[in-house]
Amino acid sequence: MSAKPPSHLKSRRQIKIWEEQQKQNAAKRQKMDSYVNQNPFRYAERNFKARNIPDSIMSKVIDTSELLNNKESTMDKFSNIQHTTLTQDLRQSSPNLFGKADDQWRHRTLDAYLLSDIPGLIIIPNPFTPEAQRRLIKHCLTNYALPPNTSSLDAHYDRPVSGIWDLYKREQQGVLTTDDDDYYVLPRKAQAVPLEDSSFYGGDGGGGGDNDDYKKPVNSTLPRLTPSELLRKQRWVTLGYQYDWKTKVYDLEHGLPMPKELDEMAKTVVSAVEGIGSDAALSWKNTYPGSSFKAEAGVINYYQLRDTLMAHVDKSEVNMDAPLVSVSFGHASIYLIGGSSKDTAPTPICLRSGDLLIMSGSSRKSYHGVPRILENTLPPYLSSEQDEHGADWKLYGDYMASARINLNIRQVFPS
Ligand SMILES: O=C(O)CCC(=O)C(=O)O
Ligand SMILES: [Fe+2]
Repeated sequence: MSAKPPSHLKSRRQIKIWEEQQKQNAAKRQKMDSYVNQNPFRYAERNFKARNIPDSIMSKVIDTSELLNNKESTMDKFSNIQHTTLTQDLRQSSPNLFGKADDQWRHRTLDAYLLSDIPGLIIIPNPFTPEAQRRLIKHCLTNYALPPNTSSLDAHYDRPVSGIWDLYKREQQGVLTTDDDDYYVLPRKAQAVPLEDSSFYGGDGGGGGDNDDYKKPVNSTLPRLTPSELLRKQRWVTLGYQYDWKTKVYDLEHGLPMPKELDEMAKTVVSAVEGIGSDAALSWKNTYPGSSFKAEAGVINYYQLRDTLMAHVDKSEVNMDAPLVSVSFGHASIYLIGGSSKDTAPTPICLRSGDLLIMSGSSRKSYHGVPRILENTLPPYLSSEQDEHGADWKLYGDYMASARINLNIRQVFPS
C-alpha cells in the first residue's frame, strides 16, 4: 500500500475510503498470487469453476462438437490434435448399442482423435444415435443402479431393494404420497463421512461441500429425504467388482456380474481402437487386443449442474495396461487431463452427450477431473419437452434437465 493518500483527497472521509480500497486491492492481489502458486492442475480447475468462464479460457478448450461439425478448422486451431480412423465401424459391430444408422448419424462411427501431448488418450465424438443414448441413460438410472450394486447413498440412507428410480417414479405419478410409510427414505444412524468420500466429490449433490472446504468432515444428523431429493443426491453406483472408496481397493473376492452389453460395448470400442496410433506422428501405438478385454468393474457418476470431480488417477485396477472406456450423457462438461503429477498443466476437453473417451497407454495413469458441468447444454433429443421420445421418456428427461451421467468401464485383472 502506498503510504500517502493522493493530495486531491482532502476530507477524512475520502481518505478513509481510499485506505479501505487500498486494503481490498492488496487482499485481492494476494489471493491471485496464491492461485498462481498452486499446482497447474488446481489452477486450471479454479478457472473452470468461475461463474463466468472467460472467453480466453474457453477458447483453449477442445470441443468435441467442433470436431464433429468443423473438423478441418478445429484441427487447424489445435496443432496437437490428430485425426485417425477406427479399425471397425462401431455401429456395424454393435448396432443394438450404438443405434441403427440413419443418414444424419451415419458418418459418426469411424472418426477418432488423438492428442500428441497426451499419448494414449482417444476421443470418439458421439457415435451414438439419440435413441441409443436414451436407452443407455435409462439403464444407468434403473437396472444398473439396483442393489446389490453399491450406491453412494448406501453409506447414509437405507435404499429400498426395488431401487430409488422406482420410488421416484411412484412419487412423480402421485401413487406414493407423503402419507405412505415408504415415502421418506430414512437416513442410517448419523455417522461421520469419511474424508475421502467428502473430498472427492464436490458440489451440492455430493458427500459434502465444494472441494474448497473438503477438509471439514460432515457429521450432521442427516435429513429424511423425498425420493426425488434422494435421486438427485446419488453421486455414483459401482458395477462388477465393488470399489471401496475409503480404502481405495476393490473387493476382489466378491465380483458382481457386469451387465453383458457393457462388456460388449467396451470390447467393441477397445477392438475398434486396436492398432491405432501407428499412422499418426506419435511415439505411441495402441497394442491392447480388443478381444481380450473383459469389463470387470464400472462406475456410473451422476452429476448435478454444480457437482465436480476432483483431480485423481484411477490406479486401483491390478491390470493398468487395459484401457478404460468412458461414455458421457446429458449436459456437457469440462474434462481436464494432465500428466503423472498435478504439475503438468492439464488439457481441457468439452465432453458432450454420447462422447466416448478411451484412456490407454500412459494416459491411463494421468491425473484427470471434472471441474465444471456446463449449463444449457442438454441436447434437445434428451429433453422431456419433446413428445416424440415417448411418454415414458418424460421422467428421464426431467432428471436429465439438470444432470450429466458418466459411465466408465474397466478391466481389473490381467487377461
Ligand atoms: O465424469 C467423468 O467424465 C470422469 C469420471 C472419472 O474420472 C471416474 O469415474 O474415475
Ligand atoms: Fe477417473
